[in-house]
Amino acid sequence: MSDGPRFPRTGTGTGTGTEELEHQKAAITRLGHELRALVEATVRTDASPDTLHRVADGVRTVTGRLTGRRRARGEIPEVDEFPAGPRFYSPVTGAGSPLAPPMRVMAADDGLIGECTLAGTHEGPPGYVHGGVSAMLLDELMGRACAAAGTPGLTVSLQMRYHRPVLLETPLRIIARVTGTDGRKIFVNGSITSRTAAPDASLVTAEGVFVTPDPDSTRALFPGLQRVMARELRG
Ligand SMILES: CCCCCCCCCCCCCCCC(=O)SCCNC(=O)CCNC(=O)[C@H](O)C(C)(C)COP(=O)(O)OP(=O)(O)OC[C@H]1O[C@@H](n2cnc3c(N)ncnc32)[C@H](O)[C@@H]1OP(=O)(O)O
Repeated sequence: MSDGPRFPRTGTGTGTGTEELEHQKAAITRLGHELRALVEATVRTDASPDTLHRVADGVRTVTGRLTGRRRARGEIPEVDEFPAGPRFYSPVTGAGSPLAPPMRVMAADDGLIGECTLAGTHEGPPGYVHGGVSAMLLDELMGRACAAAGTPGLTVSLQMRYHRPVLLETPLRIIARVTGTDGRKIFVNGSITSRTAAPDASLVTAEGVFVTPDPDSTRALFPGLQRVMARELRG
């Protein structure tokens, strides 16, 4: 195993009351769901220019209702469990993100499994998933697999192989597994398969190297982490 630093699971503390936090999570999840429906409807609609203008006016009004206090860059939301657990605004897994499929993440015997179904929002070639989106799913799950193994790290190399196009509107399974470590380096494999058609045939595979930043770099890169740790200790 790595001789690099190891990190505890975070985010279970209660700077805000637990019940309040649960209400917040439910509201974030609900808004994320509605926004994803809006984005999907937007990229699939053939509505008239008049309708599109009216909708744009409505969206602008609604956006105005969310522009109060903003989180600062790097500030970790209280609802998050960083680095190993759910992050509500992740563009891959975030229940609150309009960009996220969102991918559900589950523990497996030797790594993590992700599941999601992609649609028009994530289209590349007509009818198929954008290659960059496949890379994003794998990068996220492979990064989460590092953290789940107790060795969180940042991607320094991600080698993608696209064997077959990934169909939209098809349930997908994403797998990530740590295969070894060397000092602060973590080696990870990943794949995407269809859960319904030929589930044993990999559509996309990836090999990644992740690196755990040393403690000084970690402090410099993630100042918000200190506050999360302090929150944990208080909780
Ligand atoms: C609590 C802590 C937080 C940690 C984090 C948690 C994040 C949990 C989020 C989860 C969700 C996931 C999300 C998806 C994952 C992203 O998307 S991460 C974002 C994309 N990646 C980045 O932005 C990383 C940018 N790179 C960097 O900042 C720096 O390279 C790093 C990662 C801080 C490492 O810098 P460094 O400590 O100076 O590393 P350095 O000494 O140069 O290299 C260390 C070792 O790695 C090797 N190496 C470096 N680059 C490469 C390469 N490209 N190929 C092969 N080997 C390489 C070096 O050769 C060296 O090996 P040894 O000589 O030790 O054998």
